[in-house]
Amino acid sequence: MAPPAFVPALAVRSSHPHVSLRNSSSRPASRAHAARTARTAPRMVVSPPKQTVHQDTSPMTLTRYMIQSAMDNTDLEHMQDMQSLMSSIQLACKKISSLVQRAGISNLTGLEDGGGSVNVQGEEQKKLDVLSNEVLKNALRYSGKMGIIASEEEDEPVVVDEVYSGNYVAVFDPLDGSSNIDAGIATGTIFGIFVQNTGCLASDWESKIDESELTCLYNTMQPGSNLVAAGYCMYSSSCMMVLTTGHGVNGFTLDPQIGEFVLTHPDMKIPERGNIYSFNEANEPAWDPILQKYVQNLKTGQGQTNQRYSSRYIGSLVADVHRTILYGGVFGYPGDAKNPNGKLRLLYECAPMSFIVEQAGGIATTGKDRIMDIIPNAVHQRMPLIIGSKDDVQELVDMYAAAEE
Ligand SMILES: O=P(O)(O)OC[C@H]1O[C@](O)(COP(=O)(O)O)[C@@H](O)[C@@H]1O
Repeated sequence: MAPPAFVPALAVRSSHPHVSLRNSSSRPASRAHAARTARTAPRMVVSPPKQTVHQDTSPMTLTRYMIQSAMDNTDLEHMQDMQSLMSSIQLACKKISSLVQRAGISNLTGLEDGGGSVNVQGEEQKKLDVLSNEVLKNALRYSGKMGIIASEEEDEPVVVDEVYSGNYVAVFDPLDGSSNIDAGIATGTIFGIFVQNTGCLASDWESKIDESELTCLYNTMQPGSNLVAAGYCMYSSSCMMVLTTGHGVNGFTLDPQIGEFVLTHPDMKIPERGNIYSFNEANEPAWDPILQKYVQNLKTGQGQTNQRYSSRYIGSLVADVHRTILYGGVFGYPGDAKNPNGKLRLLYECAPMSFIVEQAGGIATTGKDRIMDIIPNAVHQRMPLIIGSKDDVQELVDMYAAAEE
């Protein structure tokens, strides 16, 4: 039955619960009326959407990806070993990710021993620096593939005990950007894998250290170009593992629902040119004039693109380079008058990140030399790093070269 034509409010008692009588002054009536309506009104039943949500029944997890890579590339040396190595490394990163996420809840923020614990580089160790180091060290030890492990948090390279020993060398920074950890800002784990060398070191070492130390050091001090795999795991709004075994770069996101890294960024390629520069500009006054000019050009649009660049700096190498790979541009931690070799460590920060960025089509340099060609002369040696989009980094390299002519 159609609602009656509009007649003065009070006279009508409509049988349609949704017809509201405006300006009705009979308050008690309307409250009782409302109650009745509610009791009789048909209940709002939200029916589930007809179409079923697509459930990916065979996600390309990192584990599956490594198995498939090993099966598809039997000719590729090391792929079998990389498969089991990556299962150990991803387990460690999942564990570190949960420790980082719960740091505030489980009293894991702050300094180890209240600031009393300092690593060989004189840096105060965070509780999570020490814990992440143990987690990754153990995961690598029990992979049965490692012969030697070198970490930012270990004074010297560590020889893995006989029982578990293998033929690979792992170099890593267990928790990069840990100065940001207490503020919940992005941090990461960086790792690189070498094969143990069979050759021998230059003679002058012999007099200084014993045989096992000699072998240990020799196997650790390898140029980035010897890396057989490298990757980083970023702990941020999402947890991402980015990896190369020398055949391109792939990104995997940790799916908390299944606790697995799932392939989300296949075949990552860094844009040839970006519009973001990322440096700690507080150090700018101590930079060399070429670099000062280069960054000034990017700021003012007087560079090769005549475009003004924007600035981003998180202060975590992993996060700043990850953004640079996705969006393009340039990240740098250069040497300066204060720290001629900058701050970042060649073996377990610069070299692995350079392998990844080169595999994604970018460039990694000191400004003058290719990072991947440099043979370390110490485990914790620092090296200036300029890394990012090919054209952006080449622009600076050309400026240095021109200044030398
Ligand atoms: O605070 P600064 O001098 O800009 O240095 C930031 C850089 O230092 C680092 O935090 C060094 O790494 P660690 O935290 O592993 O020591 C990088 O992640 C980052 O790029």
